[in-house]
Amino acid sequence: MENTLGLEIIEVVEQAAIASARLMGKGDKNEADRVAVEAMRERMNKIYMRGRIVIGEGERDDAPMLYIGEEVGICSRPDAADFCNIEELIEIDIAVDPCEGTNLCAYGQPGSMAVLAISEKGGLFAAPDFYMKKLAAPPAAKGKVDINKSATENLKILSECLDRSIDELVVVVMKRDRHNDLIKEIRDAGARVQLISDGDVGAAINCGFAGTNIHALMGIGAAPEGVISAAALRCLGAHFQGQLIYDPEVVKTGLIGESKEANIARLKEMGITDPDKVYTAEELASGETVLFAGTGITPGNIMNGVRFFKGGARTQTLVISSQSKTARFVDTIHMFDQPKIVQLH
Ligand SMILES: O=C(COP(=O)(O)O)[C@@H](O)[C@H](O)[C@H](O)[C@H](O)COP(=O)(O)O
Ligand SMILES: [Mn+2]
Ligand SMILES: [Mn+2]
Repeated sequence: MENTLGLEIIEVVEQAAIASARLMGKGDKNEADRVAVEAMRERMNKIYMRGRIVIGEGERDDAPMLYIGEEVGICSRPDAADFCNIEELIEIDIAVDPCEGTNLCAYGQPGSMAVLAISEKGGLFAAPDFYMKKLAAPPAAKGKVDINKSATENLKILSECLDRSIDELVVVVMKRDRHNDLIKEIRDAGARVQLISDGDVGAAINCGFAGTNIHALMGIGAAPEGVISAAALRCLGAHFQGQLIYDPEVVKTGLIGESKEANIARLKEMGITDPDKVYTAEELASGETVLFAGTGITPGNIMNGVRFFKGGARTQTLVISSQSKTARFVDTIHMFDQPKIVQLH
């Protein structure tokens, strides 16, 4: 999968990031999102593949593009047999977030990215548009920290696994009212908290690398983003657990259906009979082959954002593959039309 799709998939996230970055700082999050979706879809539909969106911009009724269930790629077209040897192509599932951190992009803040994860059919958990309690941690703590344990207990475990004192640990938490007690507990335990307004995919991925000065992500964000994070962290051998959150009382802010009971019923309809199940990274991204790709829109901890120059742009993309066991940073200069210069720095 990586061999045949690798470079094309990189271009998918690069194009989405470039499109969004043109709107960086313009204050219009919907437009930043829309152009990223459009660019991603256009580039995906030029690839010789049979793809299906399993995590996207919503159900067909809500979103005109990259909706859940949408088929993408040249070999998904009704006339595909004229172009593709369909029997030879494996069907792939794709989870996308064309502009992850739309607010960050719209307000010129760090940490916005165009991201996706792919796997063979059935290899990614088709997460409902719910919230998810998440715990991400570095590879050394994989399977040792546990989302069912308290933050205090997990910080003790993390400190042993990483061979550093608790006050040397940094935990990322989204700044939301629902996290007030969690933030207090982490601080009381002696660790430091990095509050973020948006963008918990980037925070989760930071946990997978040493040297980012981020040692855990705790708290509740969106479930679709949880699956994309899990795909990246699974490939890195890092820790990720996610548990769906369906109770509006727990979420406190945001749109999450009218009641806990109605949400449980909705989950049941989707085939999720145990709404409290804790999913591991390997369950959320269970495919034999999993690939994550993300391009920085605005600058982040591990990737630059899109930098425009006259006639072109430079992007940085992270591609993580379970197949080749690699995390590649791809630095690309894009030449639009006929640039007078090809800017290096
Ligand atoms: O910050 C986020 C927003 O993503 P996007 O809509 O693609 O720009 C995500 O990283 C979060 O995981 C999540 O969507 C958020 O926590 C849920 O929203 P909220 O109700 O504001 O907490
Ligand atoms: Mn997002
Ligand atoms: Mn988004």
